[in-house]
Amino acid sequence: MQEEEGKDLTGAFSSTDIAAMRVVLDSVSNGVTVVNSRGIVTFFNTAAEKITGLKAKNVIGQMVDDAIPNTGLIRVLKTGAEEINQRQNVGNCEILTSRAPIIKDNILVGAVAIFQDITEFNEVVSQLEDVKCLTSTLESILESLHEGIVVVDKDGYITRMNKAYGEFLALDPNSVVGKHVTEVIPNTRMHFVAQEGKAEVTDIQKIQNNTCVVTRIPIVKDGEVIGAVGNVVFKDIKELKSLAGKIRKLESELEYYKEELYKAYGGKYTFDNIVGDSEKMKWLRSVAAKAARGTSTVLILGESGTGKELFAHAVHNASQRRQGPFIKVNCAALPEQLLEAELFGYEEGAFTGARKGGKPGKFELANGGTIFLDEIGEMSLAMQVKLLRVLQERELERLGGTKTTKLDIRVIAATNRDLEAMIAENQFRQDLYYRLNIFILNIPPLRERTEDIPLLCEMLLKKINNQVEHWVEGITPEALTLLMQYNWPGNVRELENVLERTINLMDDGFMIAAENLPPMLKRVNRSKTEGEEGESSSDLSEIKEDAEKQAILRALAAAGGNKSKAARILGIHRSGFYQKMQKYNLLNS
Ligand SMILES: Nc1ncnc2c1ncn2[C@@H]1O[C@H](COP(=O)(O)OP(=O)(O)OP(=O)(O)O)[C@@H](O)[C@H]1O
Repeated sequence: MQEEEGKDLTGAFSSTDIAAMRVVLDSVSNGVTVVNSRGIVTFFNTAAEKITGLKAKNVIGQMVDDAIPNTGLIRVLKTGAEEINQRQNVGNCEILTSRAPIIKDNILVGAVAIFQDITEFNEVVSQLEDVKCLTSTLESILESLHEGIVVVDKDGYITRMNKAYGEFLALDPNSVVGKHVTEVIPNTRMHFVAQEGKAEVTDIQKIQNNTCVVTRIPIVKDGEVIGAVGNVVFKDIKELKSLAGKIRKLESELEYYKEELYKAYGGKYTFDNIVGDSEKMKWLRSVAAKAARGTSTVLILGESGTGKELFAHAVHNASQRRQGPFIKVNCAALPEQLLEAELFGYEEGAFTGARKGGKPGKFELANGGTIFLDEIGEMSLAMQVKLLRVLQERELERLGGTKTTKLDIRVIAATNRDLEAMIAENQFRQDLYYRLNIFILNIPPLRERTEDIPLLCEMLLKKINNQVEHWVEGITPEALTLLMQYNWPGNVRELENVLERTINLMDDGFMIAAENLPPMLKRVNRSKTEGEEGESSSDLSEIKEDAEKQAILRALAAAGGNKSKAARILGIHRSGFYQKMQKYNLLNS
């Protein structure tokens, strides 16, 4: 059958020729299908078998339409027209096929299809598309970089240079492609890197009088170095230096502001600054150090000038929050409304005169650190309620605000008032007192620890000598005795003021003698000596009180009746001064 059909096509050839042609057609990689004028398959080569998955023995002698799906050969027989490079799916593969009629003596005797599998080819085309896409993305990146980029092949020939590098070298980047890198970039090492495959990171290279920082990285493909890419990080090291300079300047500014902030808001004193060797002071320091370890509220009690603020600073500085802020609020210094705004802060428009943009309160400023509520006994009952709420809830809202701020603060409160007596008189809330009364530091007045006076005098003398222009050598034993006998209503602050005034009136190089001290100290002493000769101790306290009253009166006279000024002269706090005036019935005098 095959022979017979073959005759239709190949009548001009001998059977040997036909056999030879078959061998040839079987050895080509394109598939070949031949049909006779009736559409019966007469030839189906080996490649056609491979591409279609059909066997020649099953196909030959069959109607092509039945044997091979989607064939166009019947159409060619009908039209007699060629069909070139047609895409067609056969099974799982796509083929590219050309069909032609076979004409013999002007008679159509059959048709032939020659086809090839283009499935793999299609995959390659799509991969090529991906590569093209990636290449143009990389190209856009290279061109948009401010750094110079150069790429060389394995032998050091430039394959690519970006616009930035071209501008830097004053060259057209396209004109250098194909040149050896040594011809284009002075002092380059790109060709070595492309050869040796060792990266050179942040190397310094002199290019046209510019000292540049360059990085050279080998390009490796399948474990083999195929070139190198060079990157001029900064076109000129001067740029880098100026950037580094700017960073250094910013860093030092930051340090400065940090230090200033610490000075303004940090705790100034530590336990080392608290002078006193008396048993009472030693014990107090140890209790305070224990309080510092935790985060509990600390309540510091003691007369004015005993060192309450000093202890508050020391507790903060010995605590884990020492790096955080230390914010002091004097509760006696401000009227109620102002104190509220000061403590809790306010939002813009919270009240007439509220600052634009609002203002954080002291509680917010103290976040992460310590808030020191000095003179807490002077706080109004209404404010006490608000404070209690914040201490309980550990969060607050600014005045006129709606946002809640969580607080992470340690509270230290101090007062020279007798809070328990105030509670009894309904001037201080008991619940707030219980909130504050967790760690109590009760600082004794100086007159109850006179053994601290020599050490305090020594420390204060040094401090004052550094502040004033004089230099006083020390204190004579008689003067020290007088200082230890006085009852110090203004405590350490008063002692400091007395020494400062005394030193200011003395000449350089002398010791403070009894006669240099203010008369009130000597009067107490004289009275005491007289007392020792016959008077009872209750008389001594009367004498002390009298001396205190006299001192207040003298200070008021010196201050022209101005109580704040008089308090300053005596070295005691205004509120303490008021209490004393009340005690001696001087308020209405
Ligand atoms: N033990 C001490 N060692 C060294 N200095 C002290 C000591 N006690 C008090 N001072 C100094 O005395 C002055 C008053 O101390 P501080 O202000 O701490 O007292 P205070 O009890 O808080 O007074 P007030 O109740 O009037 O606010 C400060 O200059 C402080 O440095």
